[in-house]
Amino acid sequence: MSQENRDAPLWVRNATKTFRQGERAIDALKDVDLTVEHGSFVAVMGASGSGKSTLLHLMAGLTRPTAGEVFVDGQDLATLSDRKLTEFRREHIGLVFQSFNLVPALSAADNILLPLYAAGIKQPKSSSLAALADRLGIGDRLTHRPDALSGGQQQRVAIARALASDPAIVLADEPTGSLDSVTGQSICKLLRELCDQQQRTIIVVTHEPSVAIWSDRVVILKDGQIVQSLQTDEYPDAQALAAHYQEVLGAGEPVLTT
Ligand SMILES: Nc1ncnc2c1ncn2[C@@H]1O[C@H](COP(=O)(O)OP(=O)(O)OP(=O)(O)O)[C@@H](O)[C@H]1O
Repeated sequence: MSQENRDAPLWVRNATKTFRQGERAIDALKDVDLTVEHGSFVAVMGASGSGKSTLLHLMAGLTRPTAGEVFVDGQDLATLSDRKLTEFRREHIGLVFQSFNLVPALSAADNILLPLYAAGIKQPKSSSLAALADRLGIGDRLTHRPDALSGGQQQRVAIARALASDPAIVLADEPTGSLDSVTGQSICKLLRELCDQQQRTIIVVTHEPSVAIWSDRVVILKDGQIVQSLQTDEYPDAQALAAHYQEVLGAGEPVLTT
């Protein structure tokens, strides 16, 4: 495998993750290969239990593979101690979750700045916070606590928090899963803009074709394996993508290297 590939923002090779539950072994991922190029937007789709979150967690260094390699921004995650891995994640990866994961007692501004405080940066530039919040459409919501914000606003705060350390890579697990479809689409548009205008590399786990259609490429997981990688520009709309997705889920497709 060439060094060039390993230097991609995300490079996963032969990744297997097996969970043990008593006597039982569950192969959440089996021999997964995935390369994500700089500044691209990839959606990971698949039925419930197909391994989407496990793959995202591997790429985020939140869990380690049972076998295989994960390189992020050219760094082999296996060589990092847990402490170094946390530091590395803080600098390189922004994480966004379905349930926002905001701290209820803190204002939006403090929620956004939390990763910087955790990294020991005591006095982040207020001008950069204001610019980031304005960019995400929450400039006038910074003093509000999460319970005074709509779901869409809370997710924007969570995305701002993910971007606070200016990471090159944003990993989002079902970022629209708790939102109505109109709000969800506005979050997708925002992620698309972060990719197009700021060249961030974005990975979104979703089971919704209406979310995946915003990406450049969709990889479909089935039983822990990538069974399809497709370019979204080959599909006129989310409905066409949904029809193809259903076909793939229903059929036994060959395993691909992506
Ligand atoms: N910590 C764990 N311990 C045991 N099994 C696990 C663990 N985490 C995930 N699994 C199992 O691994 C498989 C893949 O789970 P994963 O959460 O990655 O799927 P998913 O595609 O994200 O599903 P969903 O769409 O429902 O969130 C499932 O069978 C799940 O039960």
